[in-house]
Amino acid sequence: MNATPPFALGTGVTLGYGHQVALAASDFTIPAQGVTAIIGPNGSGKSTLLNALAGILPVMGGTLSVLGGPPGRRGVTSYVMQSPAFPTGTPITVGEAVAMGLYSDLGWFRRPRARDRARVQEAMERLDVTALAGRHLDELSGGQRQRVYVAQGITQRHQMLLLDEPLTGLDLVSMRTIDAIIHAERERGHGVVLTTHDLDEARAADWVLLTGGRVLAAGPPDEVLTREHVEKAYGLGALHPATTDLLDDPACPPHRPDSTPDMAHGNRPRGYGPRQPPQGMRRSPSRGLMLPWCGVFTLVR
Ligand SMILES: Nc1ncnc2c1ncn2[C@@H]1O[C@H](COP(=O)(O)OP(=O)(O)OP(=O)(O)O)[C@@H](O)[C@H]1O
Repeated sequence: MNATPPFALGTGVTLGYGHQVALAASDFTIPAQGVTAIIGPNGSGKSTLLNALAGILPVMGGTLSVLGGPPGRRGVTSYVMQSPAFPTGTPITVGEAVAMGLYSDLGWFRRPRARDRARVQEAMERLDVTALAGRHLDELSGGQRQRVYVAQGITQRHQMLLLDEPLTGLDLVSMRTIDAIIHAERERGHGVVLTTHDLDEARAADWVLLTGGRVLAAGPPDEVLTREHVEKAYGLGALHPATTDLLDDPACPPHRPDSTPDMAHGNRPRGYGPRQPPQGMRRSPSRGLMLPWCGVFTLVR
């Protein structure tokens, strides 16, 4: 058997802030390839888990290994955090923000070379923000900023892209643009771990973690997103009848072809590619420097 090591292996992982537990003792695996969706109610520990995977939040208990070592090692993860608010008067342009993704490689004082600048340029083109390069971040809409942050995320060297609610609040075009990046990362054999509130988005992933104060279930979407599990996470009767129909309907396969238009979800592509169990999975620290003025609260190592 091809035993590709997982991206993350958690045993009794407990996470929190101060003495307050946010994610109680949890066991889970996250594959190194494909798209993993973390879904759960507000305050259920999704972002907290991403923080720990990125190595910016130490575990309170249990063990969490990332690619066989401690979380937070340089070049392993690139983390695009949620940015609930943005400070005005931020003196940074789009081009500068994206180029900050190079700092993990270059450090603060080495000047970017031609190939580094090409990397930044390519990321800006892929996220369609080239025309915004000279604009200040605080002049952008929320969706434009989100594209800039993802451009910065893919500029930073990584094996796993961590995205906190990457599609929340985006229009169709921005959604498709970021969806395409997620597809492309997957095709390149990189992994993506994203958090979401969208059940369909979770169903389209290769692997799902369902949170509810701890990791309630982890595995392929059709094993995790069962009525029983979802009601456990969200509470009995919390589901809209249409949603429970979706969970129960065998004629509604988890994966739909990428090109299938979905009017109910703004025509954005569904499914991240052919569904296969991630390699090596069976069914069944250095801390970074946070740059809060960049809005993404970019983690530069
Ligand atoms: N910096 C912090 N300090 C103290 N408590 C925190 C902090 N960040 C999160 N928490 C708490 O940890 C718990 C889990 O929060 P977390 O942000 O991980 O939830 P979430 O599932 O990502 O929620 P949402 O869907 O609303 O983004 C919550 O009770 C929250 O109040």
